[in-house]
Parts: sequence; structure tokens; C-alpha cells
Amino acid sequence: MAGNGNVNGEFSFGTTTTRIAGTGTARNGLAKIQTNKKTNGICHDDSTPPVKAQTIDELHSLQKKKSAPTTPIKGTQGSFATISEEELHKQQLQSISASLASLTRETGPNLVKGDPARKSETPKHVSHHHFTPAFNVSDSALKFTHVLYNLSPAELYEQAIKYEKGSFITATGALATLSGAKTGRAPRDKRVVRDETTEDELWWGKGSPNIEMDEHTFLVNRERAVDYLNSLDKVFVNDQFLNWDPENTIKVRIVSARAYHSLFMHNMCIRPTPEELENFGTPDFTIYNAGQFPCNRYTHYMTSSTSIDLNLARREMVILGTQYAGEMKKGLFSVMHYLMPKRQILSLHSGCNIGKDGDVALFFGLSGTGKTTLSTDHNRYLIGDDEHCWSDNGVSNIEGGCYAKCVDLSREKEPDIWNAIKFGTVLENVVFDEHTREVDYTDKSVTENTRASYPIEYIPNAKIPCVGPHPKNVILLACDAFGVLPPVSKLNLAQTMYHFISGYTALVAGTEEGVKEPQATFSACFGAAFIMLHPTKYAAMLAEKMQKHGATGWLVNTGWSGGRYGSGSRIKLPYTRKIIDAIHSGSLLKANFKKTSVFGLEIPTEIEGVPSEILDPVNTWSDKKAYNDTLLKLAGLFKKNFETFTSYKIGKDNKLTEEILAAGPNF
Ligand SMILES: Nc1ncnc2c1ncn2[C@@H]1O[C@H](COP(=O)(O)OP(=O)(O)O)[C@@H](O)[C@H]1O
Ligand SMILES: C=C(OP(=O)(O)O)C(=O)O
Ligand SMILES: [Ca+2]
Ligand SMILES: [Mn+2]
Repeated sequence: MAGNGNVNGEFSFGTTTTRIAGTGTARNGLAKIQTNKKTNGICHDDSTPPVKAQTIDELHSLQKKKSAPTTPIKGTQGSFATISEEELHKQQLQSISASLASLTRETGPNLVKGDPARKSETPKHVSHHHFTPAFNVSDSALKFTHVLYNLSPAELYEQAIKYEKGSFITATGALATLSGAKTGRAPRDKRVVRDETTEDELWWGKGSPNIEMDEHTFLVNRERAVDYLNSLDKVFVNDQFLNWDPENTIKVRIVSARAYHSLFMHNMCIRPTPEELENFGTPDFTIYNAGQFPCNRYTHYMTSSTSIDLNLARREMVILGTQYAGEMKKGLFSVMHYLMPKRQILSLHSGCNIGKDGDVALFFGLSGTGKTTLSTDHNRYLIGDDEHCWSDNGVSNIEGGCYAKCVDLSREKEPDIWNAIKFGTVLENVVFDEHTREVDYTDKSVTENTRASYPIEYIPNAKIPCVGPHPKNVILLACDAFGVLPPVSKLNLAQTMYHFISGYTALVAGTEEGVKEPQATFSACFGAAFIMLHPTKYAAMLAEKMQKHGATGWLVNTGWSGGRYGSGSRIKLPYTRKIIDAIHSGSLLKANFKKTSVFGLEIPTEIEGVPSEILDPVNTWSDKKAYNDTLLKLAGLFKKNFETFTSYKIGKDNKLTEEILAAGPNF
């Protein structure tokens, strides 16, 4: 994409010669410099009054002004006392000091607002911290920790570029960062405190993502994180919201050590208005992100230097030993997978969009199957790309931003995501030209999992507020690297539940070398890494909601066709988009269908814009025996995976449970 920066194609310089407009073209050498004499003979420079400053410091002080106050007087209709700005800052610092308090040394750290680099800022708004007996004083109590509270993207850019190695501004204005040694999530290091309550409530044991730890170990790690954060000169604090459903909003606080993490969460969570921030109060949930600092391997339960620890009773999460920002967003998603079902609300690992006529579609799928790509659709409004809730009121996005994969990103295929990569967007682990700062999205030198995190309003047709009515279509995405699943199948309710509980995708190994066999992955509810309850709990809720609201289920293969990985090829994104278009418009529902053998899937015989022969995968394989063998192999893997679920009842409906058990492959 190196070039003249002509992004929208409307205008182009024919040659590079007209750049110095009005000074005559400069085909040979530099343009002649002309003074800007106007025809009336007055020199432009002389017409401007001189700068209103006597000294350079004074000049600099003129540059910045204080943000306008937001809620001037409280209680205009009531008798509430006005709280001064000073008092408000004091309260905020006390709240943050309480968050950061050591559990053994009683009081929180000495906090002061603002950047420590700005020496002129005297420690005003000190959080009052009384340490009376001298024997109780620790070194950390004698120092100040500066709090950078809900900074703006511009301020966070400056912090990142000044203090964090590997931070750069790309050609389109995004902030390129490095997440360090970890460039993806670490599910083996995600632990959940098992106590009397969670013991009964949560899903434990085989297949569960919840690796247990005890309360004491959590506190050891929490203290480690808090001590690390307090030892720094400054910490970033974000106070934000989750869930666009106003009745079920959760207040979250993220304490972190890096501007990268603060900007990432600024983008990913819902951003409070200045007024909402003033009234924020105590958070419902707090993350302590001490990702640069490892956990201690001598600590009980620790198996590596990384630990992501969730304590539902304390409503806290501690991150040690990984700077991958996705841990924060997906960690909070786990919390929602616990809190929301308690309120009869279904949490969904899905993208979501809405058509002009108000038809909502959900896109379930594991990482890399197309939730973000397919929910970001220029002809529809984006509700969200990854995490949603389905309540009696309809759907709501949990987040305030999107987190798109960038590997091989192209302007042609994914224009809206491409254009969202601009000022404010965090670009993780990408490679760029050191001079032009143009990003090379094909370069996987750092990792294959390159990512862009941007506020949802960077997508031009985002639906704000990010809520919608009950879904009409539930699309299950599977990237089948075996190449035997049809590009699209219509599912009955039992099949939808079977495939939802199975949560199949098959990916090819991260490295290209020597990949012979696609790796089948089964991840219950298309997000086993994030669910907290048994999969059948979520499945029962989904079945009930789909039945009640008459939603249709679809299985879409965004993976291989014409052979498995290595011999076939990935289904072209434009074809998948046509398939999705036909689902949205309702035309696919009216198509003629035939049933496949083994999986018993209903496949359409024709879709506008898609070659008919690819709709039945058997047609695309030249070696029919290889197709059949591969089909049976995959069917066997499905069957084996489902064995663990055969003893469970799904909801109260015996009949549905039986139908679900019968909805898998038959051979
Ligand atoms: N037929 C297809 N359908 C969907 N995505 C495809 C297809 N072919 C290639 N892709 C690529 O696969 C990736 C899907 O990733 P993404 O949408 O970010 O997944 P998720 O949000 O589910 O983790 C994108 O990089 C996209 O360009
Ligand atoms: C952030 C993630 O989500 P996804 O790949 O589904 O976008 C992840 O799994 O780490
Ligand atoms: Ca995604
Ligand atoms: Mn996701």
C-alpha cells in the first residue's frame, strides 16, 4: 500500500511535480522560494499581532487549557450539596487507593493525580493515608504513586511513545505496540478460586476451562501484583462499563502499568461520558494487570511464570506474567459468563449485526472463524464483533470496541476494518517499514496473531447504542480445514444445539512447516475457554430463546473446500459473504434443500452469486474416496467429543435432549 496516500481514490496527483502549488512546478531541482507578498503589498507576517507571552515558559503554558467542567452544579432540582472539583478528585483517589491497598499493610498507597514527569505539578489531590505507628511504615508508604486516570488516546499515545519500547505511530496513525513474549492467550494459566460457592456453581474438571486455585493463593498473587503496581512511579487506571443493556451494565476498573493496556481497554470497554465518570463510585469488578511481572513458581498451584487469576467472591482478577491485552477483555468476558446467566441472561461468544429492516444475526465461532470479519458488513449495522448478551429485551454488546485479526488484512476484502486502523487504534505485534511506517499485514515475523483494537464507532455503520431486538438468524461458523463440511447448511433446533455444544473448528497449525493434518478443536458453546458454568446450561438457554423467538440456525464453513488443508483451498471470502447475504435476506430459507449423508445436513442447491457445484463438498473433491474417508474421520471425532455430554439433560425438555443426542453424524 505504499504510495501517495490517496486513500479514497477520488483524487490523485498525476505526477509528483505539482506538490508545491502556486510556486511553479519544480521538474528540475527545488522550487524557487517566494515570499508571500499579497498584491496590495502588505507582508502577511506583519499583519499578525505578536504572541501574548513574555517568556518561553509562559508561551508553553498558553498552549493547554483545562477541560471544561462537566456537571457544574449537582442537584439543581434537589437539595444535594454541590461537591467541588477538588472534593471529587479526592474521592476518586480514595477509591483508587482502596483498590490498590495491600491486604496486610492496612492502608492504600499515597496517590497523586497526573504525570510524574511534570515536575511543576505539586502533589495536590493526595489521597489521605494515615500511617501513625512508625513500625508499620513500609517504603511504599513513603513514596507517591501517580495515577493516570482515564487518559485520552492522545495522552496515552504520548505515554506509550515516551516510555514503552516498541511503541510507534504507523502511517495511518495507529499505535503499533509489542505485547512481549506472549502474543496470544494462555488458557493453561487461567485459574479460578474454588470456594464454597463456586464449588457448586461452576464447571470443574475435565474439559472445563476453570483451573482451580484456593483463596489464599489468590491473595498471594494479588499482593504480588499490587506491590508491583505500587512500586511504580505511575499506574494507569481505567474506569469503564461493560454491556450496553442499561439494566445490566457492569462497572469495571482496570489498573495497569502500561499505556498500551490502558488504551486497549479504553477501546474495548464502553467509554463513560465525563458525567458518568464523575458518578462512577465503586467498581463492580477490578483487574490488576501486573503483566510485566511474573508470578512466583514456588507459589502453590503455579505451573509457569504466568497466571491469570479470577476471584468471583472478591470480584477481582489478577494478571501476572503476560502482557497480551486480550487476557483482560476475555477475562472480563468470563466474568460476564458467570454474572449474566444468574440474571437469566445468556452470554454469547458471537459477533452480531442488524439489517436495515431490523433483522438481527448472531455469528458464533472460535477464534479465527470469521465473527469479526463477517459481522463487519458494509450493508448492515454492526452491534459488536465478539461478546454479547441475549436477555428478554433482545441483544446487547458487552464491549465498546472490536479486536480484529490483521494477518493478511486487505483493503479490498475488509475495507471497514482496514479504514478503522487509524489514530486511536492499537496495532499489536505488526511489522512495519521503519521509514514510511506502512504496515505489512502479510508479515508474521512477530506472530501470526497480529491484532487491531479500535472503538466500535470507527466502523462507519456501527449501531450505537449497541443493542438490537431478538435474533432472527443464529449462524455457527466453523473453519473446517478437513474440507468436508458444506459451505452452508440449514439446521433444525436439535442440530443447532448439537453443533453449539460441540463447538467445532479445525485449524491448521500456527507454523506452516510440515503441517500434514488439520487439528480438530471442539470448544463447547464456541468458547469453552470463557464459559464458567457447564455448557449444557448455556445450551438450554439458547434453545429456549431460539424456540421462543423463532430464530433459524445455520452452519457455515469458512474453511476449506475441494480437499483438506494442503490440497484444497479456503472458501473465498466473497462467496461466504454471498451466503451470509442470502441468510440475512431470507432468500436462503426459501431455497431447495437436499440432505447430506453422515452429518444429515440440509444443504441448498443454489445461492445467488455462489457456484452451485461448491455447495455440496463432494463435488469439489476429485478423489471421492479421500472425501469419504475424511468425512468419516471427522464424523468420528465429533462422536468421540460428544460422549462427555451424553449423560446430561439439556433444559427441562426430555424430548429435545433426545433429539440433540440424535442430531450428530450417523454412520
Ligand atoms: N471464507 C472466509 N470467511 C471468513 N473469514 C475468512 C474467509 N477466508 C479467509 N478469512 C479470514 O479469516 C479470518 C477470520 O478472522 P476473524 O473474523 O477475526 O475471526 P474471529 O473474530 O472469529 O476470531 C480473517 O483474517 C479473514 O480475512
Ligand atoms: C481475543 C480473542 O478472541 P477472538 O480470536 O475470538 O477474536 C482470543 O481468543 O484471544
Ligand atoms: Ca474477533
Ligand atoms: Mn472472539
